[in-house]
Amino acid sequence: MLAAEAICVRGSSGADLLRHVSAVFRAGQVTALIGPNGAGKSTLLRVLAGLLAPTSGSVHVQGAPLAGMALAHRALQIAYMPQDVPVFPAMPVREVASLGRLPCGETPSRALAHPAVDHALHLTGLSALAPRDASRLSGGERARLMLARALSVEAPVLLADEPVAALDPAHALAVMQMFRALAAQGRCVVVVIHDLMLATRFCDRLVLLRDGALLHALPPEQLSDALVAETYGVTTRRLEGAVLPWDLVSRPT
Ligand SMILES: Nc1ncnc2c1ncn2[C@@H]1O[C@H](COP(=O)(O)OP(=O)(O)OP(=O)(O)O)[C@@H](O)[C@H]1O
Repeated sequence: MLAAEAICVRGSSGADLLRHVSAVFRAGQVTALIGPNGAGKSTLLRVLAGLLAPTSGSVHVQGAPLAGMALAHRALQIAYMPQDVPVFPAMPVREVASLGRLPCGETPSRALAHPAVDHALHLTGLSALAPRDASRLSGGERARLMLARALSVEAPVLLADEPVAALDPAHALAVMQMFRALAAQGRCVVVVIHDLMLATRFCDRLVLLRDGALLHALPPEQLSDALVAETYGVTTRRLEGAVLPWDLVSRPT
């Protein structure tokens, strides 16, 4: 569905933000991009979304090169939820969610009337808030609205940057279950996520980045303590009956 080939990105400072990253993201799967802060996860997601042109390398979506693809066509293929969630202007929640459809070439009134917007609000648990003023939402509600905005496109590829970071446990679980359901429908879902419990429980594949390089791409059951140590520089202890199966027992030096 989505393929990154030898992606290199050089930042404005001249530093290499991504170094020859190649990865394939399949339809019907939820893939987690994991790795330490500053590893390059958001940078890679922006490259996959076509929002950042790589210094070298290429991205293909359903076999077609992303570079040079018309915006409306790209927007129909790939939905993107950014990491930064803004404070919205004073407008109804439903209208904000409908904005996701505008890059596809729809007029605002057609986008607002589209049933996909209601479905996206339903999927993110926001139906009851649809008429509310988006500028008054809580942080977690704003994050779910950003996700609803991306979902309103109903694109075959969904890229979400830390979609559950601001969510309470119930909403985080609901969102991860929703991603699984989208994958079961044949969508390709790629999420940046720091919660290894959720990543290993709900994702089909983990793509580990560190220092701008791809360390490993593997199924979640292969995420060993040694790999966690290699990736994050922490040791893990698995606790029987604990709320979280991961316990940080030492901090990176
Ligand atoms: N335009 C830029 N010029 C220079 N450096 C940049 C630029 N954009 C990002 N960076 C740096 O590139 C690195 C990777 O950033 P990125 O946002 O991709 O990390 P991340 O893995 O998503 O991190 P986090 O888990 O903290 O969100 C960081 O060190 C960041 O400071």
